[in-house]
Amino acid sequence: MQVLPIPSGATTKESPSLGKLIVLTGPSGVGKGTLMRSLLQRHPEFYYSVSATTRSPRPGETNGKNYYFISRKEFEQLVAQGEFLEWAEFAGNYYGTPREAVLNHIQSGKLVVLEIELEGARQIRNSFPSALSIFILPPSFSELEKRIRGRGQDSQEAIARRLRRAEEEINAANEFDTQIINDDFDTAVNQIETFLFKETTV
Ligand SMILES: Nc1ncnc2c1ncn2[C@@H]1O[C@H](COP(=O)(O)OP(=O)(O)OP(=O)(O)O)[C@@H](O)[C@H]1O
Ligand SMILES: Nc1nc2c(ncn2[C@@H]2O[C@H](COP(=O)(O)O)[C@@H](O)[C@H]2O)c(=O)[nH]1
Repeated sequence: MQVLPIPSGATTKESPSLGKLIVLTGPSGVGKGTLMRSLLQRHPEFYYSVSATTRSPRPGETNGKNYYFISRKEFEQLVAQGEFLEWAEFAGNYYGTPREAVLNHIQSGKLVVLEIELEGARQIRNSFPSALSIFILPPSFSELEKRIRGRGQDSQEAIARRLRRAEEEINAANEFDTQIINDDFDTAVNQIETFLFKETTV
């Protein structure tokens, strides 16, 4: 994975005083987005950070809801302006978390949730030591492959790239505060919720 130089502002330690930053990470296809949607249904008071990406929209995805879909040139300009809290290149596309909206919501006392890949999660761990991080694991690698293929929204080439990257990501699971296996879906949602309630006052 290629990572462009991070502007100095992005590496500055940030210290949220009121709200809390939560990072959900794990390999592509493990079910992070599906878990996140379920969590947000149970907790509409949480703020979900909509990322920017240079990936093309999948059928049904909406600009501003699923992602801000922008060009590589626009993305690189935003990087240069220090507009991202973290960002990375994943499977041939850029992804980044808009800094200002996240900081504003933390300042206003919200529990802010990011759903991001490994490199970005590592950047947040460095810049936001107080963030809570959850690594979602698949029950097995073959089940992960089944889920990515079953989603039916990526090209064969994109699926192969994501699976190659998944092994490296899974090996990093212990870097994060907790690891949850997304086997039975409801059990996994409950485990995320239990972790959050234990670690926060929300
Ligand atoms: N516990 C589960 N059991 C079986 N299938 C699941 C489970 N959780 C999610 N899935 C399915 O796995 C597929 C991938 O889920 P999802 O898109 O949420 O993954 P993701 O981790 O967000 O992927 P990406 O990081 O690429 O966005 C979806 O079809 C989803 O319905
Ligand atoms: N580092 C970041 N990773 C992000 C961000 N938004 C999403 N992601 C992760 O990218 C992969 C691929 O997503 P997909 O929607 O193309 O399947 C996945 O792991 C997402 O969690 C972000 O802002 N920063």
